[in-house]
Amino acid sequence: MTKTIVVKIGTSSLTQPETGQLALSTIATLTETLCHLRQQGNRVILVSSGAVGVGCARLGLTERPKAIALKQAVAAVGQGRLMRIYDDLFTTLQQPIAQVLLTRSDLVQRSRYLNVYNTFKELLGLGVIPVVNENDTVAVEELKFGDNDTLSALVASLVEADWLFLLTDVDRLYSADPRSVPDAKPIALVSNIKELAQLQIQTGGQGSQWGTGGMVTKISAARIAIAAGVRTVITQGRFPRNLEKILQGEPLGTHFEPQPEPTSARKRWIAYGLVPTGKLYLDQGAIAAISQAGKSLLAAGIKTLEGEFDTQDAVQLCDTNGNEIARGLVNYSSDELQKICGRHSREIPEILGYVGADTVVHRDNLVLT
Ligand SMILES: Nc1ncnc2c1ncn2[C@@H]1O[C@H](COP(=O)(O)OP(=O)(O)O)[C@@H](O)[C@H]1O
Ligand SMILES: N[C@@H](CCC(=O)OP(=O)(O)O)C(=O)O
Repeated sequence: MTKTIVVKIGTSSLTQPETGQLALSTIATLTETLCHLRQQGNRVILVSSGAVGVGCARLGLTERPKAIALKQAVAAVGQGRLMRIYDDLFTTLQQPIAQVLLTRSDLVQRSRYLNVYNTFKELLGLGVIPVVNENDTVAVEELKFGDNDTLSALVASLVEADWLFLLTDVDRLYSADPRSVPDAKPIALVSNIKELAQLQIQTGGQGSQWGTGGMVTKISAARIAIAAGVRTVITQGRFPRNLEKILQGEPLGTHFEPQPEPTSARKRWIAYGLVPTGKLYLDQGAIAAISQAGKSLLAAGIKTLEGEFDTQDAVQLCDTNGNEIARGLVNYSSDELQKICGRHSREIPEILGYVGADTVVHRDNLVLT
């Protein structure tokens, strides 16, 4: 049966660790594998990192730049080269590809989000393999995906993919970083989000020399994807043919089972497409009401708040320690909320001088994270 498959490959798999030069055989095998999946009728999207890494190799830089302007300039050099290599390889196999460069702001605005969705739909309908990366050259710090793990999960969620493969330089997820903890235990299956919390996985630092996120961003990417009903697999990028083996049922890598009832597309956009601009700290009663009883958030349950936001902006709903429980669209601005937090709904008209909404975040606009 035809599947929609999103494959993300990290810099650590695309380049040779010693030199930073391209790992050509890996890229060629990946190309062959993706073409094969396409020939079987699947819809395929490739999310490829490497712009900064390839740009560095081209310019003879021996480490990933830290200064933003330099990184953006280097990415502009690398992205072109990367696409040229992909286009040469895919064209050799008669497979058309497309470059799709996204920034976070493309997903924040609902109309642009839907536009991106329509473009992917058309490309997949045409049998094209979109090659996606963050538009590093123009992305600004406040509106960045920051890592392609998150970007690939958002893309998989957007197109409602069946599979998301996160290809990296380890064969699977371990209980701790196997580089520093040699007896770390391999994890073959994560059946649900609760189990993920129980496993208490240690993710150490920021990943390998050229990678950005390390394992922590892969785990949060898996969370986003499984909430959208996408089966997610972390596996080794050096053996791209394993993708086909995994699709045939071989137990390679770490599998994250998709949530049986995926969150609706609109709620996924609220939770992961939008960038929250404030934080509401809730009391225990409010936390129980929204997380167990599926109720809306009322002003009475808000202890304090942080940030400046307008009506209909996205905010994080947190416990008093700042742990996020949910996200939602607010019916009041931060100025209004400062005046009414902790107060009963019937007091609101008198405090504000006008009749506002009964709820601060209506349950239709609230999603547990
Ligand atoms: N619990 C863990 N299990 C497996 N790998 C881990 C874990 N914690 C940290 N890592 C590290 O994450 C690295 C992969 O992340 P990263 O370098 O960002 O890769 P990529 O470029 O593929 O995105 C691995 O090389 C590994 O050392
Ligand atoms: N957009 C950046 C990659 C960001 C990123 O997530 O890198 P990686 O951890 O190697 O997947 C680039 O193309 O260099």
